[in-house]
Amino acid sequence: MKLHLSAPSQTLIKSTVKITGSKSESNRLLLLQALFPSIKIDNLSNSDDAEVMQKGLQVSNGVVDIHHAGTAMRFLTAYFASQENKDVTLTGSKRMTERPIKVLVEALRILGADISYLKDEGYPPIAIKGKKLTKHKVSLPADISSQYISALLLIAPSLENGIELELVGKITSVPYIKMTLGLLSQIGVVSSFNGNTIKVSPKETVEPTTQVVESDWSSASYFYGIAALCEIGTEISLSAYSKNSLQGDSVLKEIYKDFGVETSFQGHEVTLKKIGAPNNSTFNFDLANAPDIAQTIAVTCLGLGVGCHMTGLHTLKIKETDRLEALKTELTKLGASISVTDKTLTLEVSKEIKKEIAIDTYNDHRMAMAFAPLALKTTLFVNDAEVVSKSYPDFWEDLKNLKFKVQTI
Ligand SMILES: O=C(O)C1=C[C@@H](OP(=O)(O)O)[C@@H](O)[C@H](O)C1
Ligand SMILES: C=C(OP(=O)(O)O)C(=O)O
Repeated sequence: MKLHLSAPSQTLIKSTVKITGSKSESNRLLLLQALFPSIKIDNLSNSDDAEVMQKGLQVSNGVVDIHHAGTAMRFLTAYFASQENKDVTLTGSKRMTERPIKVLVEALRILGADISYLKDEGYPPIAIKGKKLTKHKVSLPADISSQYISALLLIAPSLENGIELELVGKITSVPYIKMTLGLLSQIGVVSSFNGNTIKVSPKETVEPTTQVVESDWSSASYFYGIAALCEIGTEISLSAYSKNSLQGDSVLKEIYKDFGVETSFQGHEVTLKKIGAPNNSTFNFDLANAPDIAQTIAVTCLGLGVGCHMTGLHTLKIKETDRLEALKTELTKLGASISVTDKTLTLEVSKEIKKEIAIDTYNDHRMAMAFAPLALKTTLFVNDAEVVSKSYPDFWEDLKNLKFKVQTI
């Protein structure tokens, strides 16, 4: 599906959007629910990634295809490895077979798992014969993806001695690890995270509880992008959010202040208000703690005509696509001057944005959604726009409700 996007006739927007539950929280809670059926989940994400996770958890034998879902791939690897009597092949999209899983497989093998590679060493597809995991101490690199660590932490309460992880190297995407520990705590599991050591205690049962998933802050980023590019006075309210989020991407509240967007809370509604111009002409951001909002911020900067230098982007090359290369290619098409390394991105100040450019999305939901706010500054096409369903299936409908012109070509 190819879309043509243009701005609403009024670029002073007053609107409210209800956003689906966080996919990160949802996929963690789904796994915990499979281990502890007394857990009920409210405001579950309606994303493809949560759907494949739910389906995957129901399989005992045969092939599980998790498509593009990184969390489902990593979390289910740990889950199946620890479930006696389950025997599955875990696979995904072509891109998923290029996303590394060796660190997690090796850690699980040390705990006693039986996992083998069916194609390339270190990558899906993998065959998993579930076993009782008897060991509990493992040391693993922490600088490639936090999802390996979260996967181990999620199964930890079901292991007879819990888990003790020693994290080696600079820990990346730390808020996602803290989110995992936060959810474990909410269901009564005891853990500690001191320096580079994480310990989780075993737990046999969990008291009946309903866990409410906060809406997705990464999805909220696109509305921050829109608010930043709209007229002063624009107000977009999003629900359902809380001030004390487990999601690291809630750092958007601070980042977008610099772009003239103020955030306030009324109960579970968060309101983004455009109150002024950016407070600088170039910006520096370290996004090692919030890698998923890098694309949104880069596009916002182009739209505002400001420059930025982003660091901490070393995980972007192994996500749904190589996001650094994808950003470079697409922003260049729009007339930007941009350079990237393996872990940084620099966008120069540029005042003109080309019109009617077709943005390629590389099977990456965030490429489609990050560029959409730019319709406030130019007209553009988005190729393969259906990719948004990985995290936010209603995205284009919600954009139409803000009166953007979204036309299928
Ligand atoms: O644990 C999670 O839910 C996630 C962790 C992050 O991955 P990395 O730790 O690989 O950066 C993030 O990019 C991804 O979208 C979701
Ligand atoms: C990187 C992402 O997801 P995953 O790693 O779970 O595929 C994302 O949603 O931006």
